[in-house]
Amino acid sequence: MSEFRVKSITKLHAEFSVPGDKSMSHRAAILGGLSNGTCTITNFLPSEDCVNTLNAMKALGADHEVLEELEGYGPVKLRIHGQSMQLSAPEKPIDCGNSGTGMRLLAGLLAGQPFTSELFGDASLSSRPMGRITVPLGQMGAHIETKGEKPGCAPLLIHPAKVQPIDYEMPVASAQVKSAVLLAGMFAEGKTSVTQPATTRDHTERMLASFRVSTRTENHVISMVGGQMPESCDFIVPGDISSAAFWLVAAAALPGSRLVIQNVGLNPTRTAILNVLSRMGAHMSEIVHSSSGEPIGNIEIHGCPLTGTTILPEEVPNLIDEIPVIAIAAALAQGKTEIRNAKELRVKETDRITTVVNNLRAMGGVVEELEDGMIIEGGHPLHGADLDSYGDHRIAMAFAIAGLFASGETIIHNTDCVNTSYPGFAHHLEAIRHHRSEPADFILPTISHA
Ligand SMILES: O=C(O)C1=C[C@@H](OP(=O)(O)O)[C@@H](O)[C@H](O)C1
Ligand SMILES: C=C(OP(=O)(O)O)C(=O)O
Repeated sequence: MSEFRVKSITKLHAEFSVPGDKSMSHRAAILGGLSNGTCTITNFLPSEDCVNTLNAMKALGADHEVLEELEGYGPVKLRIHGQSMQLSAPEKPIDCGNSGTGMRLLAGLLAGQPFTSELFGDASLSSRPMGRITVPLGQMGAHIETKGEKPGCAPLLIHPAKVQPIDYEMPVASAQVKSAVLLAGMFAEGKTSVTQPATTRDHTERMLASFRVSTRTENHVISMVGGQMPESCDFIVPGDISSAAFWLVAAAALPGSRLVIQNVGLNPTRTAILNVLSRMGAHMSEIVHSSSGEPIGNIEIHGCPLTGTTILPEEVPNLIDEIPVIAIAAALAQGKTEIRNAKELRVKETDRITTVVNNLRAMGGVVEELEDGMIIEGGHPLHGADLDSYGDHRIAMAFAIAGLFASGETIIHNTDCVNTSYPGFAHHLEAIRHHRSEPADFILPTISHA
């Protein structure tokens, strides 16, 4: 099992891009496979999570050809053969690995199929709540059994069913739940609508539009008429801002640094971290250079002394995956940072409130654990420590960033999990570390997909 060994850096001058967006790669595989023709997906994220979804679509009849591959990981460019909404029964249970997004979106897709299917995942995924999708999908007429040892958890056994449209008011602000209901709604006759308690990432709606499936968003209600055939199209996946977040925090917290992240997704439902880092004192500019479908651009950030901030309730869904690394920025800032309304963190790959608090305290950070978040008293010097990722990719990467600012050596054990979202992270981390004392700018090797 691999580990990261990290020491502090004094300089960060870099320009690079991060791998493709995870949320969009899942959706491109699913909608491409449902479409009425062939779709080329460029800059697909070759992570375990997304490769599992791609293989799931293959098991349902939508095969693909790999056009370019990141060796040892998976495809970065592929051609998927859409099945015009006519999927076939999988021969065996489908492995969703570690991915909540994969399992919940596929459950929505499979809810209204005329065949039986089963979705399973690893130990972490098998302990995450699935009632949030089985309840609305059940109201649509789906028959889904949760067969896990823990009630309401995977494996999911999905029986053949015909689904009806629904007007669903989501109790949690979750893009996965919204997307599961919309994907099921594609197979229902009539109008399905989902009301969200707060704005969540809108990649499903945007990607449906790229495939010429019209949806309507009014305030917090997203509606769609079922039965529309997705028209095949090609899709270029921008870099993942949730992966960029690790380097943005490293640069923000290091006065004198300059970092440019190129070709990253700048969808406003994902960029709350930029607002937070600006409020904390980082100097930043974004240039959007393409905005068809999904805005893509460059972020330039300059490090400055940071001060604590309060994360606003409406920001939480738009930076939920970035909170572990925002907690590191908070520990490095002067003053207090309050993170509340983030109870959802407790049902991610780990309970991310507890895992962040434990690891931060082990490094000398001062943090109070709340039921729905944490209060971090920044400015206490961090020291190296022996840490566990608990098998959670975001925890492994967030604490690698903390190690760049700690005295002594920080060892993070159990880091293979980073491959669920950021293949090549270790390579980027090494490049940052080895150039730490070089005066000139350098080009961080990108994970080239060209
Ligand atoms: O829809 C998506 O692609 C995602 C939605 C979020 O989860 P929730 O929908 O549970 O908030 C996020 O944490 C996850 O990494 C990806
Ligand atoms: C929570 C995450 O993903 P998922 O829900 O897809 O497992 C994540 O990537 O941080």
